[in-house]
Amino acid sequence: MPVRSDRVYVLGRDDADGDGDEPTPPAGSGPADSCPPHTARIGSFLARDGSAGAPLGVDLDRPHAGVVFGKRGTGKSYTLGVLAEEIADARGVAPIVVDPMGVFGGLTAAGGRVVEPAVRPASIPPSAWPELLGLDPASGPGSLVWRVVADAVEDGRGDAVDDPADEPSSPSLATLREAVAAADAPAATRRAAANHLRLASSWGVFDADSPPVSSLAADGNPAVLDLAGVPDAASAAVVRAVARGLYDARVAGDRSRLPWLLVDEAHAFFDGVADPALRTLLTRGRAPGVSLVCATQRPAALPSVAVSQSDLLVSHRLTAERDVNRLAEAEATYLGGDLSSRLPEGVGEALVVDDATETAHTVRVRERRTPHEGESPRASRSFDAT
Ligand SMILES: Nc1ncnc2c1ncn2[C@@H]1O[C@H](COP(=O)(O)OP(=O)(O)OP(=O)(O)O)[C@@H](O)[C@H]1O
Repeated sequence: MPVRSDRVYVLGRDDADGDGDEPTPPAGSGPADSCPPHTARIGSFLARDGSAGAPLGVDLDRPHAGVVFGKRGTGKSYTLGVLAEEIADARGVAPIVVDPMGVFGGLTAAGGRVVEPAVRPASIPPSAWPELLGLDPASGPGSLVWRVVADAVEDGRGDAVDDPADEPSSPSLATLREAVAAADAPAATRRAAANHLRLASSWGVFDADSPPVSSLAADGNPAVLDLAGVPDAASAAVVRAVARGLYDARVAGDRSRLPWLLVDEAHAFFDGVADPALRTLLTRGRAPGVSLVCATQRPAALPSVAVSQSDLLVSHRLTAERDVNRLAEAEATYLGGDLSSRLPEGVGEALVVDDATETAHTVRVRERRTPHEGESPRASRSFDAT
């Protein structure tokens, strides 16, 4: 078969080398002279001698689900940042980055915006509020919170603003606390419910007047949701609201650009209130055009569905057997053999699995164009290092 080292090989596209023929396996090296439209050019294939081979792209024309795996320091966040840069440059798509460690601020150099996470209380369904507040839904305070949120959201339904892209109005946490105080329930139950709602106010992520989720990155420039220092439960609430909000906005036709939700440290969000919304994107997100890419250093902590639904798999080095086993769940026969020995050693190097063409290749992710802020601190570079 001829070697087409001049072509960008596109992951996630049936016609992977974009020439209208059967896909050609990448090999060898050589300059790239063509990049099909709607392609994220994320790196190049790694030749056996360690040199850069044919350029590698990821399809941005259609929605996808993907995972980026790798143990600490192997380049996951960096790879997610490269993908965000490429999505920012492409037409018709928009990257929204969930940034739990505060390392994606450099995307402002690509026109991005670091967004203070703020979501409307009504974006969390009433049934999820007890769990969000750490209350048993069957307990007095848990069921009171559930009922109060349900009533307040129902009351606000009629207030939907004229703008069709807007979301229905939301009660504030103060309104919810007032409703709890006025509820027909024992004083101890009301007190416990109010205390939990007060705690949620202290997280600082709930704002009844926050802009609708559908407006995030609506212009195509990256939106970075900076969750560094935000409590886990609050971060989960933000991810749920954003994931579900993007899905609903596309279903309702309120967003023209196809959103790509890029979630770093994704394992943390499959264990709480964000889980159902992320699963919705994995299983049903592609129909309305929402892509989800989950990056994690702990693949074993992701549900199986994250791998089984992903048509783009990028794995940097993994060593723990349970993590390699999760990757093996891709059930790709072409992955066979000793998977851990196929994972490349070098930082920024990865094995990519392409479901569309049923192939797996070793690649090197390109360098970032914007600053990456995930550098580990080095004693030798500190001010007092003398
Ligand atoms: N493709 C690449 N090209 C050049 N340097 C890279 C590449 N990928 C990663 N690096 C370097 O490796 C460092 C670690 O990468 P990164 O922060 O993405 O690690 P990580 O796998 O996300 O680790 P952690 O789990 O600790 O966040 C980066 O700061 C960067 O210096």
